[in-house]
Amino acid sequence: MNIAVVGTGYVGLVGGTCFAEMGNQVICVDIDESKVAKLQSGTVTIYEPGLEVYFDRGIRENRLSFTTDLAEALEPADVVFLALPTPPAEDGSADLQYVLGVADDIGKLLAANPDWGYKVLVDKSTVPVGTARRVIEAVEAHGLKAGEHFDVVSNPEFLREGVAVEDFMKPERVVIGTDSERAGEIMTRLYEPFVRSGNPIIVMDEESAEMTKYAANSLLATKITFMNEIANLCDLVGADVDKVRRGIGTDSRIGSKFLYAGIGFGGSCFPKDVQALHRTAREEGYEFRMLQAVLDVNDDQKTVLVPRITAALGGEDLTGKTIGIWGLAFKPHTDDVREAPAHVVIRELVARGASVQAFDPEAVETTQAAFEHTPLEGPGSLTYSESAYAAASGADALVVATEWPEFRRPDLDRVRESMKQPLVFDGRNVFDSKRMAELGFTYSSIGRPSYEAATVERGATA
Ligand SMILES: NC(=O)C1=CN([C@@H]2O[C@H](COP(=O)(O)OP(=O)(O)OC[C@H]3O[C@@H](n4cnc5c(N)ncnc54)[C@H](O)[C@@H]3O)[C@@H](O)[C@H]2O)C=CC1
Ligand SMILES: O=C(O)[C@H]1O[C@H](OP(=O)(O)OP(=O)(O)OC[C@H]2O[C@@H](n3ccc(=O)[nH]c3=O)[C@H](O)[C@@H]2O)[C@H](O)[C@@H](O)[C@@H]1O
Repeated sequence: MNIAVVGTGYVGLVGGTCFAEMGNQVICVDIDESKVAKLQSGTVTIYEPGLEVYFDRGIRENRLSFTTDLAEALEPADVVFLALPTPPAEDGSADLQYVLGVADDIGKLLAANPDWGYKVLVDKSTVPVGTARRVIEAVEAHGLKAGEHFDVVSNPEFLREGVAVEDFMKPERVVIGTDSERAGEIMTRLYEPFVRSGNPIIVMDEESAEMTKYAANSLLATKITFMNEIANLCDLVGADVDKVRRGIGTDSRIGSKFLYAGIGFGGSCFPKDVQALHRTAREEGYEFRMLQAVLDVNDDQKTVLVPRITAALGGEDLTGKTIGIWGLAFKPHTDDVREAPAHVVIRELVARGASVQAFDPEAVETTQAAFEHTPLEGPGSLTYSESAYAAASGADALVVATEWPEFRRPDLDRVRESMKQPLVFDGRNVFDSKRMAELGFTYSSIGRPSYEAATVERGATA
């Protein structure tokens, strides 16, 4: 099938590359000229495990190409994916300017070129209920007719960053929102090879498909937030959230996934999508109270370690204190730092005068760009370390903010010996509490008992 993908970010680039891997002919379009130049020269512009192999193959075998020219991609396409940003507007609603702007451009091009034939236009971006209708209107404004010249399908994407290729190639389900039989059939044909293991393609109306995406992300964000509140309570009553997680996760009605407490969820989607759904409800005169609570709790959760750090280091003023940070990305296996809890922690520490030294295996460049865009404020400073060990070296305290695998089994004796004080604040519960105390650390995590470093002398080998 001939496919156009408009927008080559995380979703567009992964989706376009995977469609090409499945034998389709794919042209990806982006307005960012430097991004397109890089992609054309064979450089993958995001860090996403497994993407490069398919990307290289797609280019080598001429199934995957990139352009800044929408017309070039649109002309041969049977299906046109809109994988455009839908960032939060000031009031929290999803900003549809990119999606509707491109819909308008497509309408213009299709009206001027009637010989290009019927196209299926697909909303791949996460968009509020009613957007498919607005896309239809934007295209029809150019004298075209839905059902005849084009159809619009809502096809929300459920991939997770870090495992995006795997998620795209083997989705647990594909949701196709359309009332058009013709468009539904084309979409089903396109996705059949991706669900050969028997996972369902669920066809429904556009509005339900749009709502499905927000409901999924909001429920997952709620699940995490619920566990974070349980963890906060565990801290107060002396219970261990890891044990509670295992205790409840074995109940198939609850499920064992997404029950990991930590310093809050981040990323480009959960925060904005929960906010947007809350906004949609409000526009309908309905106050979705649970969603507001999820947002509020999550905001607080990101800084839950800060008072513990200041208490351990002698007060609010952290001038002269060095703090190591392990992890900058909002989750492991990505360079994405949008809404990353690590960034919030760093802002708080720098505001209090700390010298922060941070390490992340993939997210230093994206962090530098984020702090260039919105600079850190305060008397402290941020420097980047070459390795996890370097970030811990000379530190008065170490904060684990992202659970990259390499942080799970480091040489902890080496870490302790290099630190000024053996203080570890683990925002992702990667270490065993008792073991850390045995190794000579004073260790604090989320919802699990804390132990003073008592049993091992500093500098001794455990
Ligand atoms: N990042 C993720 O893991 C997921 C994102 N989504 C949704 O997918 C949508 C896209 O998200 P991301 O890929 O993360 O965004 P992104 O910001 O990484 O990429 C968007 C791309 O669109 C390009 N663009 C903007 N205006 C354009 C125009 N007029 N013509 C052509 N290209 C244009 C930008 O230059 C950028 O490369 C959002 O609605 C998001 O909520 C859904 C599931 C997963
Ligand atoms: O709409 C989207 O963009 C995507 O949002 C999430 O994917 P993603 O944001 O890439 O990452 P997740 O693995 O869901 O993690 C999100 C955040 O929740 C946190 N999290 C996750 C799981 C958990 O148990 N605890 C927890 O704190 C992670 O650290 C991270 O900060 C969803 O999982 C995807 O299905 C969806 O497509």
